[in-house]
Amino acid sequence: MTDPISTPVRAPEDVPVFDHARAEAAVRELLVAIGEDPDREGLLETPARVARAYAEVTQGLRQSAEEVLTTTFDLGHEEMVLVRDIELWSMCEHHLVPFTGVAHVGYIPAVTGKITGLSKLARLVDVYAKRPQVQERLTTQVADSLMEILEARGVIVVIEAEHLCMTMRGVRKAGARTITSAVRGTMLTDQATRAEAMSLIRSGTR
Ligand SMILES: Nc1nc2c(ncn2[C@@H]2O[C@H](COP(=O)(O)OP(=O)(O)OP(=O)(O)O)[C@@H](O)[C@H]2O)c(=O)[nH]1
Ligand SMILES: [Zn+2]
Repeated sequence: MTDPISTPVRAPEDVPVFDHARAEAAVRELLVAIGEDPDREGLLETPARVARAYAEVTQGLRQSAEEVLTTTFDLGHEEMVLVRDIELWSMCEHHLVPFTGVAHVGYIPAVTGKITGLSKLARLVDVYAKRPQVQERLTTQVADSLMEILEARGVIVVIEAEHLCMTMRGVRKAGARTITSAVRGTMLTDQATRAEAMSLIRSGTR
């Protein structure tokens, strides 16, 4: 079975709709399950609020990488473009609690020099972050969509994140950071380019 989340091209009729009424009913049910009274004053608006919050933090499910990478320029720039420290907030698909950190996204444009706006790299991270995720899949989806849509010659994506499911509960190891990377194309085959990217990511230029 193909994973619908990793399929970048979707027809509009395939884009899931956020069902507010259903989400509200589910939150109300959860409040009952934990022994709360959903009809007490402080909780009356909570199902609607939580539904709105979930619509926001899962909005990537209703967006596609193609939508955000539509703005491209042919600048003839064929060298590496790298944006470091893109803040990200995602949701662990196992526990539905946040994981948060930064993404570093770099690519070597196509020989035509087709590049995208810098903000679009951050938007692309959000498309895949704002949905139930695992960090590994988030990392590969960002890398693969840049290879595919921008026809980049090489891509590197490194994500460093802290998972609240490991800090607020469970093993409770605050500060443990998970680092994942996805390296594609010439970033994989050209060791010097990859080393340059890694040193930019590690040290920064500030
Ligand atoms: N590989 C990977 N694992 C993740 C990610 N987010 C959460 N997990 C892990 O998913 C696992 C789920 O393990 P389970 O044993 O099914 O669930 P659990 O009993 O709640 O596990 P604990 O968290 O160890 O209490 C845990 O080890 C989590 O740390 C992620 O992005 N990638
Ligand atoms: Zn988790």
